[in-house]
Amino acid sequence: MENDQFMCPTDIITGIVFIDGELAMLTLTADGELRWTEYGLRQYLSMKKDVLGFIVEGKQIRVKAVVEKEAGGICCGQFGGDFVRKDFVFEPLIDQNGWCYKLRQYLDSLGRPKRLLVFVNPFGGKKSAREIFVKEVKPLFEDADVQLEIQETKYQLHAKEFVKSMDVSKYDGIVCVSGDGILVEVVNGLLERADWRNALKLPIGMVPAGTGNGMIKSLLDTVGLRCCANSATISIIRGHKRSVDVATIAQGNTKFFSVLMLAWGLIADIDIESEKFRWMGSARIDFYALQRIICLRRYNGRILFLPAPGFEGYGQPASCSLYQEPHVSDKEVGYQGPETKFEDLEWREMKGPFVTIWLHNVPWGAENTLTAPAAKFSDGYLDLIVLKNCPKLVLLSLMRQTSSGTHVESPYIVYIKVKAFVLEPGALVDEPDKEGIIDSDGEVLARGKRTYKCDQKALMSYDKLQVTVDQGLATLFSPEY
Ligand SMILES: Nc1ncnc2c1ncn2[C@@H]1O[C@H](COP(=O)(O)OP(=O)(O)OP(=O)(O)O)[C@@H](O)[C@H]1O
Repeated sequence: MENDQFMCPTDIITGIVFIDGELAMLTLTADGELRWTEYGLRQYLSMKKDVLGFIVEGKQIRVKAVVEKEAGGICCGQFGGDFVRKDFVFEPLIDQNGWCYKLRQYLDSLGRPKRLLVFVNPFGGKKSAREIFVKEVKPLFEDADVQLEIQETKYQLHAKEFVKSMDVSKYDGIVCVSGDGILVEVVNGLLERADWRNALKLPIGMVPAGTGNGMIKSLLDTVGLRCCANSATISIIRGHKRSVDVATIAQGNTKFFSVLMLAWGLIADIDIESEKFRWMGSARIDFYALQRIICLRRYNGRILFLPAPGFEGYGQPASCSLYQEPHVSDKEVGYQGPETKFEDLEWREMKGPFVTIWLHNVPWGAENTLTAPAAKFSDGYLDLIVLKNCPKLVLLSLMRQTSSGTHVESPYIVYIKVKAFVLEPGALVDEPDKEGIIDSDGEVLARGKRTYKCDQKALMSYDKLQVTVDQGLATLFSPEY
């Protein structure tokens, strides 16, 4: 090769090229850097971090890249983000094919996804998922030469139905341009498949386009990125993954698989009942929270938990029997929950009245709510937050503190990690014929007597339910951490 005299033995390819009409030496190094000198300045692009893909335009090669914005830049609402697209164009004097081959070979070696199933929920959040997809997400995937199969969700549970029967071998991953609701449908759909073990290896990526974007906020915030479509899509393209715990919420044989949270009491009431004020936009949550705090409800009931190491001193000793583990046989279709042998362990209990109970898998419950600052994606534990009673003014300030996560430092709050959890929900202290709502991952799991929309059927009844965790069961596309 005629450029051998310039090549370091470890370089992948090097050659003289035109850049902006000027001759320059360009090198793809073994550690994945495209290096050149332009106007006397050394320049480089990292194949792993910056380069999405490339295309051939006549004699030129256009490298599609993104570069990180200066820290402290402005993020313009849902558009904008941590990265800006930047093309780098060069024209090899010879051996264009050699350059294409080596660039392709390097990109292929990174194990990035090439075929993705994309759910777009036009209904979630501010109903802008379609626009976010077209303006922000699709162009980046095109730059990275990722093949997309796009499915707009047409009705509730559409995404769940789709993944239950799809051919998993057709995709390298699933992307949800939505809120957390579609993610939860996808996880539940995959777990209900007979081949769930294999199906669950498919990484799931999130692009924030809903009201609650807690999972993608948790993933991006952990590495200091903003929660926006741009950063989320680039994380998916780069193809890094991380596992996440999956909680099985069971009531008899009825199961729901949760990746985010379970709430009962004040938080569930605010989440679900504030729907009455949807016309107010996002202000509905603050408005209804104020209303609920002024007329504070306290619930009777009991919780039992198996504390994580270091949290054994909370609550009182108790004995607990979990639902019988289903006998795993060939006839069982789908995942049946973790195999647990918890009965003989040292359960603890707390008795009501309670203001609220929150059980969290990841730190952020929504983009502005750092519910469980110590939560880890795949530690095999859930973070339990218990509020039994507190003066209303303090409660108001605690609600405000959820945006920074400092509420968990309050003496009124018990914040611990648990391995398993049982909820025995009761009626309101002041109205014994009125019960509450249990909410998981934004969906109503159970509605008690005389609750909002109590005539609508829910998956479970307002009765004892148990929660167990399977460590790192699902896989998510994630920024590198
Ligand atoms: N075309 C549709 N019409 C009505 N509901 C839909 C449609 N597609 C999906 N859904 C439902 O929309 C719900 C919300 O989905 P998504 O995850 O996008 O947003 P979210 O942030 O969880 O909730 P929100 O609706 O408050 O924005 C899910 O329960 C899903 O089943």
